[in-house]
Amino acid sequence: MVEMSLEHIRKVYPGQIVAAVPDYSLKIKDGEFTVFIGPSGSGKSTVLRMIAGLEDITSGEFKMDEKLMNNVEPKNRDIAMVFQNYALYPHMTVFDNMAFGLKLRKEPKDKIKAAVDKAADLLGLTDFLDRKPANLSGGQRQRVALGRAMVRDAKVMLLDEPLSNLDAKLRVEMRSTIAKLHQELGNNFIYVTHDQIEAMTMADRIVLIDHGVIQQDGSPEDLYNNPGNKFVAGFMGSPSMNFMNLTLKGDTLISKDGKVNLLVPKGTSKFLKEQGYEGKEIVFGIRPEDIHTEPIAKDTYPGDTIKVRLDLVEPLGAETMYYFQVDNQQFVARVGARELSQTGDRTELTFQMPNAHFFDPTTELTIVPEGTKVYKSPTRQDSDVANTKGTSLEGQKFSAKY
Ligand SMILES: Nc1ncnc2c1ncn2[C@@H]1O[C@H](COP(=O)(O)OP(=O)(O)OP(=O)(O)O)[C@@H](O)[C@H]1O
Repeated sequence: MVEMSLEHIRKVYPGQIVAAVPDYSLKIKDGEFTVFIGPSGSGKSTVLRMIAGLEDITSGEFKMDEKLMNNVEPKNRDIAMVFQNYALYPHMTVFDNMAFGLKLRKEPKDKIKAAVDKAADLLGLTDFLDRKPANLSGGQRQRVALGRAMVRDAKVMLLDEPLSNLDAKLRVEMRSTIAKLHQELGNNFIYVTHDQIEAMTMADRIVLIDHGVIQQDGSPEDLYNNPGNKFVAGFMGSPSMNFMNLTLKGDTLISKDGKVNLLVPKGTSKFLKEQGYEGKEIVFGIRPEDIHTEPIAKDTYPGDTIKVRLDLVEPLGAETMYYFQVDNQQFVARVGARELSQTGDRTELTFQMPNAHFFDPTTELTIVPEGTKVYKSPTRQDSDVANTKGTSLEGQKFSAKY
């Protein structure tokens, strides 16, 4: 069990000018299941590999229980790591693969056997201990890799996209195996993925990274329901949140061509006006599940309807996706499985306005009541350049004053 802290961690790869990770600070509590998520190239693996000791830290401090770890050898960090490609020894049996680290440490034979048997039991590998990796399925191989990390009994388990080589069904299975493993072991798990379903289902805490900068850090529900900026809102959720630019006039949001007129709930329009958005453009966001085919009773929700032509109707079994254009933006609605509309049909859809999100068009920050913690959404231009003196940490993550 260990508390971990990353303080102003910075990584510039040799020969590079732009920092892959400009300035990263994070505290990880004992026993937490933390997921690093972000688009490809956002720096997730770089941070993980610095924690593991597989990459040098250019500057900043990485501590475990207050002990500075920057220059501690990977093997002495009490950290186990599971990779995407399993990295098993092909000539060794499952037992020997799992036992390898303990044998290197010259642990007694009975202790090794007990540790491997326990891991095999937990991971459903007991019947496969004599097999070689080539004779296992992908899911079984990844279980062996997990078992090998587990027997080390390390304080921290790092997992770098461990499920990305598996098919969809196995991924679902392995998600619960990993969650169970975490519950059983109770140590810190840091899990890197670009799959937000993995993040939502397994994490105690999600750290969403873009361009090496933390965009938001919180519980899965928090990131989904209270995104701090447009990037987070668009990243979390599949299909993504729908966005369009509208102008606030009184209690309505109106598109440039006047075809979209959405009634904003009274409380919302009041606070948007208080923030100075009357007559100004706002980025309006609505999740696909907040667009309905049935009118919402106006006395229950002040919903609002728009007329659309369905460009595509995609029945997915348990639900149906409607794709359509609003104000030249592609929108998608997630509706019931048995909706009868077809591609090309004209229909009326209702936006559940109390669930809408609003963003400033310039800063892309969520427009929220004063005092709410929000995050800036930096672009590549904002991100740091290695030879620029001083870093611009202030402003990467701050409480906006509205
Ligand atoms: N060895 C390296 N040398 C130079 N640049 C690197 C090196 N490794 C990674 N980078 C760069 O650092 C940035 C972050 O990469 P990183 O692999 O950490 O991203 P990631 O979020 O894990 O991406 P992915 O999901 O695709 O694995 C990228 O711009 C990448 O090109």
